Amino acid sequence: MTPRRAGTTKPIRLSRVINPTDRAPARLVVLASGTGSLLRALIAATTDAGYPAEVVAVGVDRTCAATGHADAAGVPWFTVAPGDYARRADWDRALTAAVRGYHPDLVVTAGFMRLLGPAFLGEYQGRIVNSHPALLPSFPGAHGVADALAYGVKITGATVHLVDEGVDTGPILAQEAVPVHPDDDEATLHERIKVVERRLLADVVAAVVRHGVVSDGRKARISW
Ligand SMILES: Nc1nc2c(c(=O)[nH]1)N[C@@H](CN(C=O)c1ccc(C(=O)N[C@@H](CCC(=O)O)C(=O)O)cc1)CN2
Ligand SMILES: NCC(=O)N[C@@H]1O[C@H](COP(=O)([O-])[O-])[C@@H](O)[C@H]1O
Repeated sequence: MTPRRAGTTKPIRLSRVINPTDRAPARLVVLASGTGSLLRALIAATTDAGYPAEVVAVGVDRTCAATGHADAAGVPWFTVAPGDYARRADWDRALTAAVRGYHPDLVVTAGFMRLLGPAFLGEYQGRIVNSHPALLPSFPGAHGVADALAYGVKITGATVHLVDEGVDTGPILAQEAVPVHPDDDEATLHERIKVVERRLLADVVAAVVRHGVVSDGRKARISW
């Protein structure tokens, strides 16, 4: 049965890509590469009464401050660094195996600066949520804030999306606009975006866990 939205002629073929998690709390593995303020905010959100998920592990690809937030919260962490592997595919498989060991319901990439490969996507695609500091499809990639600033946009924002094999091309779950101020530099603009990301990511993760996601592969929506 493919639900037909009012006003459309072509049925949208939706398939449920994430079911509401019947295991409470849902198990989150968070991947990070940097200062980890999104991780810290997500960990804080999980301590709120009724939040439907917990961070069971943090994975990093390099030495970074994110592991300090994991330690402070008593969350185990692990490092899988590309430089420790002869081939990218070996790293991809090693990261997949490390994450598998924590049996996640959902993987969250929060400032994780590596592209997940076929092995990881083969196991977790549809259950990987990423936060990006721009309004996709504008300004994808590792430098979204700098690129938006250089372009001269007046409005940018944050995007939370499912991760696929492309670079920030996965189905979008939520977005929120953030104004660019005339005197902004990359750091001031990025921090203004991160304030939004820290809330939006936690809210979207909770909604995905509670309600699941349906998608036709290009579009996704949380099935409230
Ligand atoms: N398969 C995917 N993996 C990841 C995605 C994605 O959309 N598809 N999103 C990223 C996070 N991200 C943007 O939100 C992102 C991070 C890094 C890069 C990138 O080009 N990385 C380079 C190396 C960068 C570096 O560490 O020097 C690379 O991996 O070769 C693009 C987008 C999480 N993973
Ligand atoms: N394309 C990936 C990317 O740019 N991710 C971005 O890294 C920052 C991590 O902040 P944090 O280290 O303070 O959590 C966040 O703004 C996140 O969107």
